[in-house]
Amino acid sequence: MSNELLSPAEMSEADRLTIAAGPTDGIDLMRRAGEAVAAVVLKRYPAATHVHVLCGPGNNGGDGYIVARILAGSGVGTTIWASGTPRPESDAALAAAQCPVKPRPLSDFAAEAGSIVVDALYGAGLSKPLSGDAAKAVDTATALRLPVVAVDLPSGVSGASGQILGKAFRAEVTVTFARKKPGHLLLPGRERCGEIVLADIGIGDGIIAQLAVSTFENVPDLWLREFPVPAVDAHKYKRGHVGVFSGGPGATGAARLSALAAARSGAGAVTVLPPANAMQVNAAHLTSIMLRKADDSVDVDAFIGERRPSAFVLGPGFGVGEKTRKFALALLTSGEQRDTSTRIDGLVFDADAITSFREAPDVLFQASRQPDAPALVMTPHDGEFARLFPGIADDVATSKLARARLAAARANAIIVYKGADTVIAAPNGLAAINRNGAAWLATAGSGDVLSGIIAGLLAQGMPAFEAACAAVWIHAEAGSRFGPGLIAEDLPRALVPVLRELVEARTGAL
Ligand SMILES: NC(=O)C1=CN([C@@H]2O[C@H](COP(=O)(O)OP(=O)(O)OC[C@H]3O[C@@H](n4cnc5c(N)ncnc54)[C@H](O)[C@@H]3O)[C@@H](O)[C@H]2O)[C@@H](O)CC1
Ligand SMILES: Nc1ncnc2c1ncn2[C@@H]1O[C@H](COP(=O)(O)OP(=O)(O)O)[C@@H](O)[C@H]1O
Ligand SMILES: [K+]
Repeated sequence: MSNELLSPAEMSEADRLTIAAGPTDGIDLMRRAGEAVAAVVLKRYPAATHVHVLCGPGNNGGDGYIVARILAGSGVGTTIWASGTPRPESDAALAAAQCPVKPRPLSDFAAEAGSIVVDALYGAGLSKPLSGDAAKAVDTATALRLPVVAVDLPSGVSGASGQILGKAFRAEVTVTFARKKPGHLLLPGRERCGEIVLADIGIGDGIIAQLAVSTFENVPDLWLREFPVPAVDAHKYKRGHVGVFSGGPGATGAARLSALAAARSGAGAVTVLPPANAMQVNAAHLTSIMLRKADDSVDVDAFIGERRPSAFVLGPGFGVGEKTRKFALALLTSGEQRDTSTRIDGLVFDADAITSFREAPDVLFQASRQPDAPALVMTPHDGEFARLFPGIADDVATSKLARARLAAARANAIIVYKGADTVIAAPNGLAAINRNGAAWLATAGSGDVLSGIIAGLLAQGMPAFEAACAAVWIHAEAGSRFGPGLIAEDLPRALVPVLRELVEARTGAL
C-alpha cells in the first residue's frame, strides 16, 4: 500500500530506519530526492530560460543544492539563492560543497519572467511562520507569476496540518518523497501544492510498515477488500435492510434522498419511516422504497422486531429536539434487549440528530459507549461539528485531522468530518483524508445522500470505518464526475458507474 500519509516525525523516522538498515545513507536519500526534482524540472519546463533554486539551511535546502548541480550540469542557466548555510558536516553541507553553482543571498533574490523557481527553502522542518527574505521571495515569485516547483512541500505549508504559516508558495508541481504527508491533502495546503509527484528515494515498504502508520489517503485500496458484492444466493434481506427516519409533512425530501442512496449502494431493502402525518406525502414519491409509520419508539421497536433492519439513518430533515434525542438514544441503547437476529449493525447520525445533542453531547457519547451499542457513524459539517464538539472545534492550532481524531475518541463513533477535505476518523486513531471531491458537491441534500450510502454499506456488513471511507470516496467520485449542474437528486443515479467499477475491481469482472 502506498496510501499511508506520514507525519513529519514519521518521515524522519523512516529516514532514520532506512539509514540504520543500510546500505543507503543520508546523502544517498538526498541525492535521489534532488535527482527526482531535477528530472521533473527538465521534463516539465524544457523551454525555461533560467532556473532559480531557493535553498534553506536544512535538508530541504540540501535537496536544492543537488537540484542546482544537476540542472547546471545539464546546461540550464541556474542561480542559487540561499537562506543561511547548512550545519557543518550535515548531508546538506556536503550537497552544498559538491555544488558548483555559487550561492547568492536570498535577500537579493530577483528573477525574470520566463524563469522557473525551485522552492527548497523549508519542507518537513518548517517550524515557524515564513518571514523576512523567505516571505519576500514568495511575494516576488507570486508577482512575476513564476512557475514554482516545490521540494517536498511548498515552503510555508505545514506538512502535519496543511495550514499556512505566515505565507506560502503556490506551486505548479510538488515533488515529495516516499509517501505523501497530511499537509498535501488538507486545505489550504492542498491548494498550494499543485500537482503532486511522489518519488521513490529508496525508503522501502518494509520500513514504512515498521512505522505502524494510522493516517491514510482515502483511496479504494484502503477498503476495497471489504466492499460488499452480493453472493450468488443473495436475497433482498441478506443484502441488508436500511431504515431511514423521515421528518414531518414539510420535510420529507432529505429522507428520500438518503433512502435512494442506500438502495443504490446495495442495501436489498430500504424503508422510510415517517410520522403518521407524513405517510401520504412520502407514499406519493416512493416506488421501490418501502414505507412504514414511526411515530414513537414503540413503532420503531415493532419495526425492528418484525422487519429486522440492519442499519438506520437518523437526522436528515428530522427536526431538532426531544423526539430526535429519544429516537437516537433508543437506537443506541436497545441492544441489550435484542437477540442476535434483531441486532442493529450500524447507525448513521447526521444533521438534526447531531444538532439535537448540542446542549448535552455527553448523553449521546455515554450511550455510544454501551457495550451493546451498534457501530455509530456521525457526519458533521463544520457547523454541526462545532455544536457537538465545542472544545475541540475551537482549537484552531490543531489540524482538521487531529480534531476529527479527538472527536471520534470522545464520541466513541466514526466521525466523518465533512467539507472539501473530508476527514474520516475512528475511535482507535485510524484516520483517512479524502481528496477526490469537487465543489459541485456543495449543493443542498448532498450530505443526505452521503448518509444513505454509509448506511447502505453498513447494512451489507461492511465494517464502520471502511463503510464511512468507501461512502465518502464514492459520493465524491460520483459528484465530481457529474460536474456542473449537479443537484442532490442526480447523485443516487450517478453512483452507478462508480459502483460498477468498484465491483469490477473487487471481483476481477462482473
Ligand atoms: N526521509 C527524509 O526525511 C528525507 C528528507 N529530505 C528533505 O529534508 C527535508 C527536511 O529537512 P529538515 O528536517 O532539515 O528541515 P527543513 O530543511 O525543512 O528546515 C530545517 C531548518 O529550517 C529552519 N526553519 C524552519 N522553518 C523556518 C522558518 N519559517 N524561517 C526560518 N527558518 C526556519 C529550522 O529551524 C531548521 O534549521 C524534507 O522536507 C526533504 O526535503 C530529503 O533530503 C530526502 C530524505
Ligand atoms: N467544496 C467542496 N468540495 C468537495 N466536497 C464538498 C464541498 N463542499 C461540500 N462538499 C461535500 O458535500 C456534502 C455536503 O453535505 P452537507 O453540508 O451536509 O449538505 P446538506 O446538508 O445540504 O446535505 C459533504 O459530503 C461535503 O463533504
Ligand atoms: K520546499
